[in-house]
Amino acid sequence: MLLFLLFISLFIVTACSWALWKSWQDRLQDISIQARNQSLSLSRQAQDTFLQVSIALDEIARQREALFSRPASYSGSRGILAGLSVPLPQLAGLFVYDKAGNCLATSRGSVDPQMNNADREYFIWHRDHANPGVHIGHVVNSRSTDERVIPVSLRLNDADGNFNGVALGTVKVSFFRQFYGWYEQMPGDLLALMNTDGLLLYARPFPDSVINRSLSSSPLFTTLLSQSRIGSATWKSRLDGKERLFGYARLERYPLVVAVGYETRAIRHGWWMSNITAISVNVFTWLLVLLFGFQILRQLRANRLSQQALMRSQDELKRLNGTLSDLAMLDGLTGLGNRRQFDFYLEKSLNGAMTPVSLIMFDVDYFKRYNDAYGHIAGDRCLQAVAAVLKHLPLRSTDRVTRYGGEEFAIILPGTEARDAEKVAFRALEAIRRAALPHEASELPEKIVTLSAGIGASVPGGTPDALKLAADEALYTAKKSGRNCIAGMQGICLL
Ligand SMILES: Nc1nc2c(ncn2[C@@H]2O[C@H](COP(=O)(O)OP(=O)(O)OP(=O)(O)O)[C@@H](O)[C@H]2O)c(=O)[nH]1
Repeated sequence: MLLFLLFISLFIVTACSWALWKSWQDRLQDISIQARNQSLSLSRQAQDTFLQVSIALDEIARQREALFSRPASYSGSRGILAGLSVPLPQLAGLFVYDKAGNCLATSRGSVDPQMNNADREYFIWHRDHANPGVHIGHVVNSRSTDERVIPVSLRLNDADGNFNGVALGTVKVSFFRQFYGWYEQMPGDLLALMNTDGLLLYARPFPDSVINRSLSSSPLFTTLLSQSRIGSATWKSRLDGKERLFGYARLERYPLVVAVGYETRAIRHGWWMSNITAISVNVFTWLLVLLFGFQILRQLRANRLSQQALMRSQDELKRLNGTLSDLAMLDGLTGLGNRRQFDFYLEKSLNGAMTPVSLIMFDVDYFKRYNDAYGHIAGDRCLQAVAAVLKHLPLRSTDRVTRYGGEEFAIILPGTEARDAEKVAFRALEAIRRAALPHEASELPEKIVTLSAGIGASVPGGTPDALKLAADEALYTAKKSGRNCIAGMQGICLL
Protein backbone atom coordinates (compact mmCIF):
# COMPACT_ATOMS: atom_id res chain seq x y z
CA MET A 1 0.00 0.00 0.00
CA LEU A 2 2.88 2.32 0.89
CA LEU A 3 4.62 1.48 -2.36
CA PHE A 4 1.37 2.09 -4.21
CA LEU A 5 0.97 5.50 -2.54
CA LEU A 6 4.58 6.32 -3.35
CA PHE A 7 4.04 5.30 -6.95
CA ILE A 8 0.80 7.32 -7.26
CA SER A 9 2.48 10.37 -5.68
CA LEU A 10 5.45 10.05 -7.99
CA PHE A 11 3.15 9.65 -10.97
CA ILE A 12 0.99 12.68 -10.08
CA VAL A 13 4.00 14.89 -9.28
CA THR A 14 5.85 13.84 -12.43
CA ALA A 15 2.80 14.18 -14.69
CA CYS A 16 1.87 17.60 -13.26
CA SER A 17 5.45 18.87 -13.38
CA TRP A 18 5.78 17.73 -16.95
CA ALA A 19 2.43 19.32 -17.92
CA LEU A 20 3.42 22.59 -16.22
CA TRP A 21 6.88 22.60 -17.78
CA LYS A 22 5.31 21.93 -21.19
CA SER A 23 2.75 24.70 -20.72
CA TRP A 24 5.57 27.11 -19.67
CA GLN A 25 7.63 26.15 -22.72
CA ASP A 26 4.56 26.60 -24.96
CA ARG A 27 3.89 30.00 -23.44
CA LEU A 28 7.50 31.08 -24.01
CA GLN A 29 7.38 29.82 -27.56
CA ASP A 30 4.08 31.62 -28.26
CA ILE A 31 5.43 34.87 -26.88
CA SER A 32 8.71 34.54 -28.72
CA ILE A 33 6.79 34.01 -31.99
CA GLN A 34 4.55 36.96 -31.16
CA ALA A 35 7.58 39.18 -30.40
CA ARG A 36 9.34 38.14 -33.61
CA ASN A 37 6.23 38.75 -35.73
CA GLN A 38 5.61 42.12 -34.14
CA SER A 39 9.20 43.22 -34.61
CA LEU A 40 8.98 42.09 -38.23
CA SER A 41 5.84 44.14 -38.84
CA LEU A 42 7.37 47.18 -37.10
CA SER A 43 10.52 46.83 -39.17
CA ARG A 44 8.37 46.78 -42.31
CA GLN A 45 6.63 49.95 -41.15
CA ALA A 46 9.99 51.65 -40.42
CA GLN A 47 11.35 50.57 -43.76
CA ASP A 48 8.34 52.01 -45.60
CA THR A 49 8.67 55.22 -43.60
CA PHE A 50 12.30 55.74 -44.58
CA LEU A 51 11.81 54.41 -48.11
CA GLN A 52 9.19 57.07 -48.82
CA VAL A 53 11.59 59.77 -47.60
CA SER A 54 14.38 58.20 -49.59
CA ILE A 55 12.25 58.33 -52.78
CA ALA A 56 11.62 62.04 -52.16
CA LEU A 57 15.38 62.61 -51.69
CA ASP A 58 16.11 60.67 -54.89
CA GLU A 59 13.69 62.95 -56.69
CA ILE A 60 15.51 66.02 -55.33
CA ALA A 61 18.84 64.52 -56.45
CA ARG A 62 17.39 63.91 -59.89
CA GLN A 63 16.38 67.56 -60.11
CA ARG A 64 19.53 68.91 -58.41
CA GLU A 65 20.75 71.01 -61.38
CA ALA A 66 17.43 72.82 -61.68
CA LEU A 67 17.34 73.19 -57.95
CA PHE A 68 20.80 74.73 -57.70
CA SER A 69 20.01 77.18 -60.56
CA ARG A 70 16.47 78.12 -59.39
CA PRO A 71 16.31 77.32 -55.66
CA ALA A 72 13.44 79.76 -55.09
CA SER A 73 11.04 77.63 -57.11
CA TYR A 74 11.71 74.72 -54.76
CA SER A 75 11.21 76.60 -51.53
CA GLY A 76 8.12 77.87 -49.83
CA SER A 77 4.74 76.44 -49.14
CA ARG A 78 4.01 76.19 -52.85
CA GLY A 79 7.48 75.07 -53.83
CA ILE A 80 8.44 71.71 -55.30
CA LEU A 81 9.84 70.48 -51.96
CA ALA A 82 6.53 71.24 -50.22
CA GLY A 83 4.78 69.29 -52.96
CA LEU A 84 7.07 66.31 -52.38
CA SER A 85 6.51 66.38 -48.60
CA VAL A 86 2.71 66.66 -48.67
CA PRO A 87 1.96 62.91 -48.94
CA LEU A 88 4.55 62.05 -46.25
CA PRO A 89 3.08 62.60 -42.75
CA GLN A 90 6.30 61.35 -41.15
CA LEU A 91 8.28 64.29 -42.54
CA ALA A 92 9.06 67.36 -40.46
CA GLY A 93 10.55 68.95 -43.59
CA LEU A 94 12.68 68.61 -46.72
CA PHE A 95 15.86 70.69 -47.01
CA VAL A 96 18.64 71.22 -49.52
CA TYR A 97 22.07 72.54 -48.45
CA ASP A 98 24.91 73.72 -50.65
CA LYS A 99 28.41 72.42 -50.21
CA ALA A 100 29.10 75.06 -47.54
CA GLY A 101 26.12 73.92 -45.48
CA ASN A 102 23.91 76.93 -46.27
CA CYS A 103 20.26 76.24 -46.74
CA LEU A 104 19.24 76.59 -50.37
CA ALA A 105 15.65 75.39 -50.24
CA THR A 106 13.13 74.03 -47.76
CA SER A 107 9.62 72.72 -47.77
CA ARG A 108 8.99 74.74 -44.64
CA GLY A 109 8.30 78.26 -45.84
CA SER A 110 11.07 80.74 -46.54
CA VAL A 111 14.78 80.01 -46.27
CA ASP A 112 16.60 81.44 -43.27
CA PRO A 113 19.77 83.02 -44.69
CA GLN A 114 21.51 82.44 -41.35
CA MET A 115 20.79 78.73 -41.39
CA ASN A 116 23.95 76.68 -41.85
CA ASN A 117 24.11 72.97 -41.09
CA ALA A 118 27.70 72.32 -42.01
CA ASP A 119 28.30 71.17 -38.44
CA ARG A 120 25.67 68.48 -38.54
CA GLU A 121 26.86 64.87 -38.44
CA TYR A 122 25.05 63.92 -41.66
CA PHE A 123 26.54 66.90 -43.54
CA ILE A 124 30.07 66.02 -42.48
CA TRP A 125 29.43 62.35 -43.32
CA HIS A 126 28.29 63.08 -46.86
CA ARG A 127 31.05 65.60 -47.40
CA ASP A 128 33.63 63.00 -46.39
CA HIS A 129 32.04 59.95 -48.02
CA ALA A 130 31.37 59.58 -51.71
CA ASN A 131 28.73 56.98 -50.84
CA PRO A 132 25.69 57.59 -53.05
CA GLY A 133 23.24 55.95 -50.61
CA VAL A 134 20.83 57.38 -48.10
CA HIS A 135 22.30 58.13 -44.67
CA ILE A 136 20.19 57.92 -41.49
CA GLY A 137 21.75 59.91 -38.67
CA HIS A 138 21.11 60.05 -34.95
CA VAL A 139 18.22 62.00 -33.49
CA VAL A 140 18.69 65.78 -33.41
CA ASN A 141 16.59 68.74 -32.40
CA SER A 142 15.42 70.49 -35.54
CA ARG A 143 16.84 73.97 -35.82
CA SER A 144 13.74 75.14 -37.64
CA THR A 145 11.01 73.55 -35.45
CA ASP A 146 12.95 72.44 -32.36
CA GLU A 147 11.28 69.10 -32.56
CA ARG A 148 13.16 65.81 -32.32
CA VAL A 149 13.83 64.41 -35.75
CA ILE A 150 15.74 61.62 -37.43
CA PRO A 151 17.76 63.11 -40.30
CA VAL A 152 17.60 61.11 -43.55
CA SER A 153 20.04 62.56 -46.08
CA LEU A 154 21.52 62.09 -49.54
CA ARG A 155 24.73 63.46 -50.97
CA LEU A 156 24.33 65.77 -53.97
CA ASN A 157 27.19 65.84 -56.50
CA ASP A 158 28.03 68.29 -59.27
CA ALA A 159 28.49 67.17 -62.86
CA ASP A 160 32.07 66.07 -62.10
CA GLY A 161 30.96 63.93 -59.19
CA ASN A 162 32.29 66.30 -56.54
CA PHE A 163 30.45 67.05 -53.35
CA ASN A 164 27.98 69.82 -54.02
CA GLY A 165 25.56 69.71 -51.12
CA VAL A 166 23.11 67.58 -49.17
CA ALA A 167 19.38 66.81 -49.55
CA LEU A 168 17.79 66.24 -46.17
CA GLY A 169 14.46 64.85 -45.03
CA THR A 170 13.75 65.01 -41.30
CA VAL A 171 11.50 62.26 -39.92
CA LYS A 172 9.58 63.18 -36.81
CA VAL A 173 10.28 61.04 -33.75
CA SER A 174 6.68 61.81 -32.79
CA PHE A 175 5.59 59.87 -35.89
CA PHE A 176 7.01 56.70 -34.36
CA ARG A 177 5.68 57.66 -30.92
CA GLN A 178 2.19 57.92 -32.40
CA PHE A 179 2.49 54.74 -34.44
CA TYR A 180 3.94 52.66 -31.57
CA GLY A 181 1.28 54.16 -29.32
CA TRP A 182 -1.40 52.26 -31.22
CA TYR A 183 0.00 48.97 -29.93
CA GLU A 184 -1.51 47.78 -26.69
CA GLN A 185 1.24 47.20 -24.13
CA MET A 186 1.42 45.53 -20.73
CA PRO A 187 3.64 47.00 -18.02
CA GLY A 188 7.23 46.03 -18.76
CA ASP A 189 6.70 45.62 -22.53
CA LEU A 190 9.13 47.47 -24.78
CA LEU A 191 9.22 48.64 -28.42
CA ALA A 192 12.45 50.13 -29.73
CA LEU A 193 13.89 51.48 -32.97
CA MET A 194 17.68 51.56 -33.16
CA ASN A 195 20.38 51.85 -35.73
CA THR A 196 22.68 48.87 -36.20
CA ASP A 197 25.44 50.60 -34.21
CA GLY A 198 23.20 50.29 -31.16
CA LEU A 199 22.10 53.92 -31.01
CA LEU A 200 18.53 54.26 -29.77
CA LEU A 201 16.25 56.33 -32.02
CA TYR A 202 13.03 55.77 -30.14
CA ALA A 203 11.79 53.46 -27.35
CA ARG A 204 8.35 53.05 -25.91
CA PRO A 205 7.39 53.48 -23.04
CA PHE A 206 10.61 55.29 -22.11
CA PRO A 207 11.06 59.09 -21.88
CA ASP A 208 12.83 60.92 -24.72
CA SER A 209 15.87 61.29 -22.49
CA VAL A 210 16.90 57.74 -23.48
CA ILE A 211 17.04 58.71 -27.18
CA ASN A 212 20.54 58.51 -28.64
CA ARG A 213 21.70 56.26 -25.81
CA SER A 214 24.13 53.64 -27.00
CA LEU A 215 22.97 50.04 -26.44
CA SER A 216 25.89 48.55 -28.35
CA SER A 217 26.86 46.32 -25.39
CA SER A 218 23.52 44.50 -25.67
CA PRO A 219 23.74 40.88 -26.92
CA LEU A 220 21.58 42.01 -29.83
CA PHE A 221 24.53 43.97 -31.25
CA THR A 222 27.41 41.91 -29.89
CA THR A 223 26.21 38.54 -31.20
CA LEU A 224 22.60 38.07 -32.29
CA LEU A 225 22.36 40.42 -35.30
CA SER A 226 25.53 38.96 -36.78
CA GLN A 227 23.92 35.50 -36.62
CA SER A 228 20.48 36.30 -37.95
CA ARG A 229 18.53 39.27 -39.32
CA ILE A 230 15.33 38.17 -37.56
CA GLY A 231 15.08 36.25 -34.31
CA SER A 232 14.19 36.10 -30.66
CA ALA A 233 16.13 35.71 -27.43
CA THR A 234 16.07 36.62 -23.76
CA TRP A 235 18.46 39.18 -22.32
CA LYS A 236 18.64 41.97 -19.78
CA SER A 237 17.63 45.26 -21.29
CA ARG A 238 20.45 47.87 -21.21
CA LEU A 239 17.79 50.55 -20.69
CA ASP A 240 16.41 49.47 -17.32
CA GLY A 241 18.14 46.17 -16.47
CA LYS A 242 14.92 44.18 -16.73
CA GLU A 243 15.05 40.74 -18.28
CA ARG A 244 12.83 40.47 -21.34
CA LEU A 245 12.01 37.99 -24.04
CA PHE A 246 12.84 39.95 -27.21
CA GLY A 247 11.90 39.60 -30.85
CA TYR A 248 14.05 41.59 -33.25
CA ALA A 249 14.19 42.33 -36.97
CA ARG A 250 16.78 44.26 -38.95
CA LEU A 251 15.47 46.38 -41.86
CA GLU A 252 16.41 45.00 -45.25
CA ARG A 253 17.33 48.32 -46.86
CA TYR A 254 18.53 50.47 -44.00
CA PRO A 255 20.95 50.00 -41.08
CA LEU A 256 18.11 50.03 -38.59
CA VAL A 257 16.73 47.39 -36.25
CA VAL A 258 13.45 47.09 -34.37
CA ALA A 259 13.12 45.15 -31.09
CA VAL A 260 9.97 44.13 -29.19
CA GLY A 261 10.45 42.90 -25.61
CA TYR A 262 8.13 41.30 -23.03
CA GLU A 263 9.27 41.28 -19.45
CA THR A 264 9.87 37.66 -18.34
CA ARG A 265 8.64 38.40 -14.81
CA ALA A 266 5.29 39.54 -16.24
CA ILE A 267 5.16 36.50 -18.56
CA ARG A 268 5.83 34.23 -15.58
CA HIS A 269 3.19 36.01 -13.52
CA GLY A 270 0.62 35.71 -16.32
CA TRP A 271 1.43 32.06 -16.84
CA TRP A 272 1.23 31.38 -13.11
CA MET A 273 -2.14 33.13 -12.83
CA SER A 274 -3.62 31.14 -15.71
CA ASN A 275 -2.32 27.85 -14.28
CA ILE A 276 -3.00 28.42 -10.61
CA THR A 277 -6.40 26.66 -10.81
CA ALA A 278 -4.93 23.60 -12.52
CA ILE A 279 -2.03 23.51 -10.05
CA SER A 280 -4.42 23.82 -7.08
CA VAL A 281 -6.69 21.06 -8.43
CA ASN A 282 -3.68 18.78 -8.95
CA VAL A 283 -2.24 19.44 -5.50
CA PHE A 284 -5.70 18.96 -3.97
CA THR A 285 -6.19 15.67 -5.85
CA TRP A 286 -2.78 14.49 -4.76
CA LEU A 287 -3.49 15.34 -1.13
CA LEU A 288 -6.85 13.60 -1.40
CA VAL A 289 -5.22 10.45 -2.78
CA LEU A 290 -2.64 10.57 0.03
CA LEU A 291 -5.37 11.08 2.62
CA PHE A 292 -7.46 8.17 1.32
CA GLY A 293 -4.36 6.05 0.94
CA PHE A 294 -3.26 6.64 4.52
CA GLN A 295 -6.82 6.06 5.69
CA ILE A 296 -6.89 2.68 3.92
CA LEU A 297 -3.42 1.96 5.26
CA ARG A 298 -4.58 2.69 8.79
CA GLN A 299 -7.65 0.50 8.24
CA LEU A 300 -5.50 -2.35 6.93
CA ARG A 301 -3.16 -2.04 9.88
CA ALA A 302 -6.12 -2.08 12.28
CA ASN A 303 -7.59 -5.11 10.48
CA ARG A 304 -4.29 -6.93 10.72
CA LEU A 305 -4.00 -6.15 14.42
CA SER A 306 -7.55 -7.28 15.13
CA GLN A 307 -6.96 -10.42 13.06
CA GLN A 308 -3.88 -11.16 15.12
CA ALA A 309 -5.86 -10.52 18.31
CA LEU A 310 -8.62 -12.80 16.97
CA MET A 311 -6.14 -15.54 16.21
CA ARG A 312 -4.62 -15.17 19.68
CA SER A 313 -8.02 -15.44 21.33
CA GLN A 314 -8.90 -18.39 19.07
CA ASP A 315 -5.73 -20.14 20.21
CA GLU A 316 -6.59 -19.29 23.80
CA LEU A 317 -10.12 -20.58 23.27
CA LYS A 318 -8.80 -23.80 21.75
CA ARG A 319 -6.48 -24.23 24.68
CA LEU A 320 -9.34 -23.61 27.12
CA ASN A 321 -11.59 -25.95 25.17
CA GLY A 322 -8.90 -28.61 25.38
CA THR A 323 -8.62 -28.03 29.11
CA LEU A 324 -12.39 -28.10 29.46
CA SER A 325 -12.78 -31.28 27.47
CA ASP A 326 -9.93 -32.80 29.48
CA LEU A 327 -11.70 -31.74 32.65
CA ALA A 328 -14.98 -33.11 31.32
CA MET A 329 -13.29 -36.46 30.80
CA LEU A 330 -11.69 -36.60 34.27
CA ASP A 331 -13.03 -37.64 37.59
CA GLY A 332 -12.74 -34.82 40.07
CA LEU A 333 -12.09 -36.97 43.13
CA THR A 334 -9.48 -39.40 41.89
CA GLY A 335 -7.99 -37.69 38.85
CA LEU A 336 -8.63 -40.83 36.79
CA GLY A 337 -10.68 -40.79 33.59
CA ASN A 338 -14.38 -40.58 34.42
CA ARG A 339 -17.38 -42.50 33.14
CA ARG A 340 -17.51 -40.38 29.97
CA GLN A 341 -13.92 -41.21 29.19
CA PHE A 342 -14.61 -44.84 29.97
CA ASP A 343 -17.50 -44.97 27.47
CA PHE A 344 -15.55 -43.01 24.86
CA TYR A 345 -12.42 -45.12 25.13
CA LEU A 346 -14.29 -48.44 25.25
CA GLU A 347 -16.24 -47.52 22.12
CA LYS A 348 -13.07 -46.39 20.40
CA SER A 349 -11.16 -49.54 21.38
CA LEU A 350 -13.91 -51.86 20.16
CA ASN A 351 -14.55 -49.97 16.97
CA GLY A 352 -13.15 -52.17 14.18
CA ALA A 353 -10.84 -54.00 16.63
CA MET A 354 -9.17 -57.05 15.06
CA THR A 355 -7.97 -58.39 18.42
CA PRO A 356 -9.97 -58.97 21.60
CA VAL A 357 -10.54 -56.15 24.05
CA SER A 358 -10.69 -57.05 27.70
CA LEU A 359 -12.43 -55.13 30.42
CA ILE A 360 -11.75 -55.48 34.16
CA MET A 361 -14.36 -54.04 36.52
CA PHE A 362 -13.23 -53.49 40.13
CA ASP A 363 -15.44 -52.87 43.16
CA VAL A 364 -14.19 -51.95 46.65
CA ASP A 365 -15.39 -54.58 49.09
CA TYR A 366 -17.70 -53.60 51.93
CA PHE A 367 -17.31 -49.93 51.13
CA LYS A 368 -20.65 -48.97 52.61
CA ARG A 369 -19.32 -50.26 55.91
CA TYR A 370 -16.11 -48.31 55.38
CA ASN A 371 -18.10 -45.13 54.98
CA ASP A 372 -20.19 -45.98 57.94
CA ALA A 373 -17.13 -46.76 60.03
CA TYR A 374 -14.79 -43.95 58.98
CA GLY A 375 -17.14 -41.41 57.47
CA HIS A 376 -17.57 -40.23 53.90
CA ILE A 377 -14.49 -37.98 53.87
CA ALA A 378 -12.30 -40.89 54.81
CA GLY A 379 -14.24 -42.90 52.23
CA ASP A 380 -13.23 -40.35 49.61
CA ARG A 381 -9.59 -40.58 50.69
CA CYS A 382 -9.80 -44.33 50.48
CA LEU A 383 -11.13 -44.09 46.91
CA GLN A 384 -8.28 -41.69 46.07
CA ALA A 385 -5.76 -44.17 47.52
CA VAL A 386 -7.25 -47.06 45.54
CA ALA A 387 -7.17 -44.90 42.37
CA ALA A 388 -3.51 -44.00 42.98
CA VAL A 389 -2.61 -47.69 43.30
CA LEU A 390 -4.45 -48.57 40.07
CA LYS A 391 -2.93 -45.59 38.27
CA HIS A 392 0.58 -46.79 39.08
CA LEU A 393 0.10 -50.32 37.89
CA PRO A 394 2.60 -51.28 35.19
CA LEU A 395 0.33 -51.14 32.14
CA ARG A 396 0.73 -50.65 28.40
CA SER A 397 0.31 -47.19 27.05
CA THR A 398 -2.92 -48.28 25.32
CA ASP A 399 -4.48 -49.52 28.58
CA ARG A 400 -6.76 -47.06 30.33
CA VAL A 401 -7.70 -46.92 34.04
CA THR A 402 -10.97 -45.07 34.82
CA ARG A 403 -13.39 -44.61 37.67
CA TYR A 404 -16.58 -46.22 36.45
CA GLY A 405 -18.71 -44.70 39.17
CA GLY A 406 -19.05 -44.77 42.99
CA GLU A 407 -16.55 -47.25 44.43
CA GLU A 408 -16.21 -49.01 41.04
CA PHE A 409 -13.11 -48.77 38.82
CA ALA A 410 -12.35 -50.20 35.37
CA ILE A 411 -9.34 -51.01 33.25
CA ILE A 412 -9.82 -51.25 29.49
CA LEU A 413 -7.18 -53.42 27.84
CA PRO A 414 -7.24 -53.20 24.03
CA GLY A 415 -5.56 -56.09 22.18
CA THR A 416 -5.66 -58.25 25.35
CA GLU A 417 -7.18 -61.68 25.83
CA ALA A 418 -9.05 -62.59 29.05
CA ARG A 419 -6.18 -64.73 30.26
CA ASP A 420 -3.78 -61.78 30.15
CA ALA A 421 -6.46 -59.51 31.62
CA GLU A 422 -6.64 -61.85 34.62
CA LYS A 423 -2.94 -61.32 35.23
CA VAL A 424 -3.50 -57.57 35.23
CA ALA A 425 -6.44 -57.96 37.63
CA PHE A 426 -4.33 -60.17 39.83
CA ARG A 427 -1.57 -57.54 39.95
CA ALA A 428 -4.15 -54.87 40.79
CA LEU A 429 -5.68 -56.82 43.69
CA GLU A 430 -2.20 -57.68 44.95
CA ALA A 431 -1.15 -54.04 44.83
CA ILE A 432 -4.24 -52.99 46.82
CA ARG A 433 -3.55 -55.63 49.38
CA ARG A 434 0.05 -54.49 49.61
CA ALA A 435 -1.18 -50.96 50.22
CA ALA A 436 -2.85 -52.40 53.35
CA LEU A 437 -5.42 -49.66 53.75
CA PRO A 438 -7.10 -50.45 57.10
CA HIS A 439 -10.79 -51.50 56.96
CA GLU A 440 -11.85 -52.62 60.41
CA ALA A 441 -15.43 -52.95 59.24
CA SER A 442 -14.59 -55.45 56.53
CA GLU A 443 -15.91 -58.95 57.04
CA LEU A 444 -12.73 -60.35 55.57
CA PRO A 445 -10.16 -61.54 58.11
CA GLU A 446 -7.34 -59.21 56.99
CA LYS A 447 -9.34 -56.07 57.91
CA ILE A 448 -7.82 -54.15 55.01
CA VAL A 449 -9.34 -52.61 51.90
CA THR A 450 -9.71 -55.21 49.19
CA LEU A 451 -11.10 -55.30 45.66
CA SER A 452 -13.23 -57.74 43.76
CA ALA A 453 -12.72 -57.91 40.00
CA GLY A 454 -14.77 -59.16 37.08
CA ILE A 455 -13.25 -59.73 33.68
CA GLY A 456 -15.00 -59.63 30.36
CA ALA A 457 -13.44 -60.08 26.93
CA SER A 458 -14.95 -59.00 23.64
CA VAL A 459 -15.91 -61.33 20.85
CA PRO A 460 -15.53 -60.23 17.22
CA GLY A 461 -18.29 -57.72 16.43
CA GLY A 462 -19.06 -57.36 20.16
CA THR A 463 -20.61 -54.15 21.48
CA PRO A 464 -19.54 -52.03 24.48
CA ASP A 465 -22.74 -52.98 26.30
CA ALA A 466 -22.09 -56.70 25.79
CA LEU A 467 -18.55 -56.35 27.10
CA LYS A 468 -19.72 -54.28 30.10
CA LEU A 469 -22.41 -56.84 30.84
CA ALA A 470 -19.88 -59.69 30.72
CA ALA A 471 -17.49 -57.89 33.08
CA ASP A 472 -20.33 -56.83 35.35
CA GLU A 473 -21.67 -60.39 35.61
CA ALA A 474 -18.18 -61.67 36.36
CA LEU A 475 -17.84 -59.01 39.07
CA TYR A 476 -21.17 -60.11 40.54
CA THR A 477 -19.86 -63.67 40.58
CA ALA A 478 -16.67 -62.52 42.34
CA LYS A 479 -18.72 -60.75 44.98
CA LYS A 480 -20.90 -63.77 45.45
CA SER A 481 -17.83 -65.92 45.78
CA GLY A 482 -16.67 -64.11 48.90
CA ARG A 483 -15.01 -60.98 47.54
CA ASN A 484 -11.27 -60.12 47.30
CA CYS A 485 -11.15 -62.31 44.22
CA ILE A 486 -11.25 -62.26 40.43
CA ALA A 487 -13.96 -63.81 38.31
CA GLY A 488 -13.48 -64.27 34.59
CA MET A 489 -13.95 -66.59 31.66
CA GLN A 490 -11.88 -69.25 33.32
CA GLY A 491 -13.68 -69.26 36.67
CA ILE A 492 -12.85 -67.68 39.97
CA CYS A 493 -9.49 -67.02 41.38
CA LEU A 494 -9.43 -66.44 45.09
CA LEU A 495 -6.49 -64.62 46.53
N1 LIG B 1 -17.16 -41.90 50.48
C1 LIG B 1 -17.68 -42.20 49.30
N2 LIG B 1 -18.57 -43.25 49.26
C2 LIG B 1 -19.11 -43.59 48.09
C3 LIG B 1 -18.78 -42.95 46.90
N3 LIG B 1 -19.45 -43.54 45.86
C4 LIG B 1 -20.21 -44.52 46.40
N4 LIG B 1 -20.00 -44.59 47.76
C5 LIG B 1 -20.54 -45.46 48.70
O1 LIG B 1 -20.13 -46.77 48.42
C6 LIG B 1 -21.08 -47.65 49.00
C7 LIG B 1 -21.33 -48.84 48.15
O2 LIG B 1 -22.06 -49.74 48.87
P1 LIG B 1 -22.69 -51.01 48.31
O3 LIG B 1 -23.06 -50.88 46.85
O4 LIG B 1 -23.80 -51.46 49.17
O5 LIG B 1 -21.55 -52.11 48.35
P2 LIG B 1 -20.57 -52.47 49.51
O6 LIG B 1 -20.94 -51.88 50.78
O7 LIG B 1 -19.15 -52.15 49.04
O8 LIG B 1 -20.68 -54.01 49.53
P3 LIG B 1 -20.14 -54.99 48.47
O9 LIG B 1 -19.96 -54.26 47.23
O10 LIG B 1 -21.18 -56.04 48.40
O11 LIG B 1 -18.86 -55.47 49.06
C8 LIG B 1 -22.34 -46.80 49.23
O12 LIG B 1 -22.56 -46.64 50.64
C9 LIG B 1 -22.04 -45.47 48.61
O13 LIG B 1 -22.60 -44.41 49.37
C10 LIG B 1 -17.84 -41.84 46.98
O14 LIG B 1 -17.50 -41.20 46.03
N5 LIG B 1 -17.36 -41.57 48.22
